[in-house]
Amino acid sequence: MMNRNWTPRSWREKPVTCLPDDYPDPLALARVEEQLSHLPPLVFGADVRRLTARLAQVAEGKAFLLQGGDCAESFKEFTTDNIRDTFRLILQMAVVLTFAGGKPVVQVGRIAGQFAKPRSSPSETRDGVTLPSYRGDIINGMDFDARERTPDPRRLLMAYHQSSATLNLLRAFAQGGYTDLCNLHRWTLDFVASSPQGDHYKGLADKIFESLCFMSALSSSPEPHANPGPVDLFTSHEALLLNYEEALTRPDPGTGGWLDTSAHMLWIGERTRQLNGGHVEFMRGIQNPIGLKCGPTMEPEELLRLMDMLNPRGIPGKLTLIGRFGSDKVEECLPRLMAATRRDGRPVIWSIDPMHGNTHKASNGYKTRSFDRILAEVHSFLQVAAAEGVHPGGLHLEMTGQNVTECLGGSLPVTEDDLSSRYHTHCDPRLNADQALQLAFMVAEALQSPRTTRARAA
Ligand SMILES: O=C[C@H](O)[C@H](O)COP(=O)(O)O
Ligand SMILES: C=C(OP(=O)(O)O)C(=O)O
Repeated sequence: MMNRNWTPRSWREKPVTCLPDDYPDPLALARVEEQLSHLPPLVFGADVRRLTARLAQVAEGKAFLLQGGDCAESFKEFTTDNIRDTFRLILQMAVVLTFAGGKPVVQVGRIAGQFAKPRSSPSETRDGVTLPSYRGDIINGMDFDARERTPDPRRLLMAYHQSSATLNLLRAFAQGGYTDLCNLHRWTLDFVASSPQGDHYKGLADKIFESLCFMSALSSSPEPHANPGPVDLFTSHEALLLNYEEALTRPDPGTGGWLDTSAHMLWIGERTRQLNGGHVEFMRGIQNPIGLKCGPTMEPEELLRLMDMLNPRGIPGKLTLIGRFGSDKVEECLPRLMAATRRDGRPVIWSIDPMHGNTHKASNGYKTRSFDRILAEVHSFLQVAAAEGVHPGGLHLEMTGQNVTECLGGSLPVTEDDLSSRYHTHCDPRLNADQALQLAFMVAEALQSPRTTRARAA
């Protein structure tokens, strides 16, 4: 289905925010865009349509969305281990959530394209020297030097090739041994055994393990704990650098519409969701399922107008609303937005990003997030959803399979003094594997509690 007055380039006629306007050689950028537009798609229409269908189940309350991964992928930390560990973490969390919630979990990584970051300030000053802010490896480099911080169009090609190699690896993992659920859950049991609060989760973890082994015993395969088959792991990123997104947007022969082939799912960030802006313009024309970040300034009327632009006909699974208010604001802001979408009646998924409203500076200067506030926002989300009779459809997390020390707290608590030891993020603090698994167990418990069962049944 074609959108009237829309082309992959029509965003260029609208005001845009958070895009670099300081490429020294705009012609070089145009040449790279041209080159990208001839490269093969990274994802395919059939897979995007399968994701939309699975998200439609989430919108109906029959499944749960787990979307998570890096804050910002980087060229430097592009390793097999990093990708494998993130993949494994998503799967481990999905197993816990599936068994607790009794619903399938749709797994979507912030991976294979999450390279561009919207920044609060276009510039950064250190010791009296001011340079452009780091905007993500697809735009400029992180080192504080003038050459690195200058946008370089060749980075778009590097991001494309890294995304392609990442997808190649993810597809191999998804087909192969990493989907052995019993093995996967053994790692989760290791987490439970080593966690000081492990006793608390042991009952649930043991129950999951027993069920997995029972299923495995029922399988006709002669191998114990057989691979249950390929898993679906979809990719997503913020559609921020529209030059890149436009170049990868292609006609979809399956439907006659346009597909952004850079990822299965794309989202619009909190800083770029202006109704009349270039990002909303671009996103209204593509067929991929899309996310929309909803922060504390979002008003119900504005949200409904964005829904009119982004999913006017209410295609189920098309639109995921990702709340990111902060633990201190969610109870004030979310109910009126949920009430508005419930009254409107078009299907949407409500998901929660408990990371972006809960960032603060530690006393030693590190940008961090407290695990307690992250948990508190998730709990409030579940409670508000229950009170509004809305399915609490998903979680959106910045996390890594690595043992980083970027967020404070957790079961093996990270303190302010620990932050400097393994603070590797290129932009925002991520949950480490232990913190992310702990969160999955806590959400699992909450999904089983009577206070949230009303919304789960919705
Ligand atoms: O990930 C989100 C944003 O890019 C990030 O929070 C902005 O960070 P800043 O406020 O340090 O620019
Ligand atoms: C920038 C992000 O979030 P937000 O737009 O919600 O600030 C993000 O998810 O990377």
